[in-house]
Amino acid sequence: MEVAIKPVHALRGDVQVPGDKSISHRAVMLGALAEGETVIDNFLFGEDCLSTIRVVQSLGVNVHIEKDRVVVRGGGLNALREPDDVLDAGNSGTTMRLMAGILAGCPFFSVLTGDASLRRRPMQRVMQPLAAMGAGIMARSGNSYAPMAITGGDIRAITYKSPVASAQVKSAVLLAGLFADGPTTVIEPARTRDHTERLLSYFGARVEVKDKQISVWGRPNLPGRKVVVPGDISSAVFLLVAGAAMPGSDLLVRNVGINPTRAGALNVLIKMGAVLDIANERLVSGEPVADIRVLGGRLTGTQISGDIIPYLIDELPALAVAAAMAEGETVVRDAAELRYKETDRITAVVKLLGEMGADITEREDGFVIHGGRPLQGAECDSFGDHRMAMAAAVAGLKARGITRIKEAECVKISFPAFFDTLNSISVQ
Ligand SMILES: O=C(O)C1=C[C@@H](OP(=O)(O)O)[C@@H](O)[C@H](O)C1
Ligand SMILES: C=C(OP(=O)(O)O)C(=O)O
Repeated sequence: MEVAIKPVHALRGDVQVPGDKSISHRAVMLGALAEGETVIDNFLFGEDCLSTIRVVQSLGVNVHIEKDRVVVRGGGLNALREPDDVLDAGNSGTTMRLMAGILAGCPFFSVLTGDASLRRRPMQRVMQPLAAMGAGIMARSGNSYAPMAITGGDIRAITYKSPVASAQVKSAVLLAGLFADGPTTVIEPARTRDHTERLLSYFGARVEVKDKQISVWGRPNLPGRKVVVPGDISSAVFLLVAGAAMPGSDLLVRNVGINPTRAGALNVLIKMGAVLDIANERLVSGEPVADIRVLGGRLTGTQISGDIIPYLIDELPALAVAAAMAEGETVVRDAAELRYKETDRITAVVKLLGEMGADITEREDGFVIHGGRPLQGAECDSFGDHRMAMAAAVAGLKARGITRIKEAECVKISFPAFFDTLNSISVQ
């Protein structure tokens, strides 16, 4: 599907974004490992989280959708059963890597695969620690890429010093650790999103966090719980960038998760001069949530590098668009991980904004943008990547002429109503 974006003057309104993708995945997975009923409200009905539901169902867990909520009836850690077919994680790295951790703890054979994009993403990073814990785990192309075959069970607790700042790696090891005796510890090179730790505690597991060192104790009793998922900041950021860069905008995005390990983009936007008001802060199912109002204005360039990168990794395509609309230079460094997402997001961002007339240069671990050049509408490739499609749309709102986005249906991965939401707040 091709979508055409026309320039708009401003964005105004009062909206909500769908539930957080990272937390929706984890709520289903922990619900499956808990005993009894877990009810998940504000679940993200995006393709990635639906993949997680299907995988968990294939393992014999009762999961169903009741109106707008998901109900999981778990039978505890030992209740998962050998699937009679290959498990399909679709486009979702989180599904594949976190489920690999769970399957490493289960005494049966399973195979995880995914779409062409996911089959190009590195799996060694989870296979190595899971093998060290005792799982039999093999994959295509010298243990690099899915399909990945796992024979689990008999897992031992380890202390794992992760070479990569990845919440998916950390989570895979911690989830496998649930099946071991004693504490399993992950030491991260830089802190990453902590939803797994928070949700494990919320379900009643013993978790200890000391700076970059996270431990979980195995064989917990986890009773089913009610989980209310906050709105996804990674979806909200596209609206916030567009609002911040367009004078005259006044947009309220309600119920957004502002967990500090996810909210790096808010800090960066504020540093760029965005007028953001973060109000009504509260804790929902162990996660901080707020309503965010943005007023349109002028942005200036900034530096984005170092330990903040994992706190905004998925927001970098949106922030690149903000940088193209800002005055002055923006430098993004230490973000080579972007190359291992649904597509190589460094090359993709440089191509997208370059074709729209921005002054952008590719670097090994990021890019440099000299902002302020007028953007022109173009024929844009989404590369089948939901975040690239939404970045193109936001750039198109402030470009001259029409922006056409190819394969724009991929927004259904994380924000199925993205284009409708954008239409509802656009002031022509
Ligand atoms: O744990 C998670 O839910 C995620 C972790 C990040 O990936 P990495 O762990 O590969 O950095 C992020 O990019 C992805 O969208 C979701
Ligand atoms: C990288 C992403 O997700 P995943 O790794 O789960 O495919 C994303 O949503 O931007």
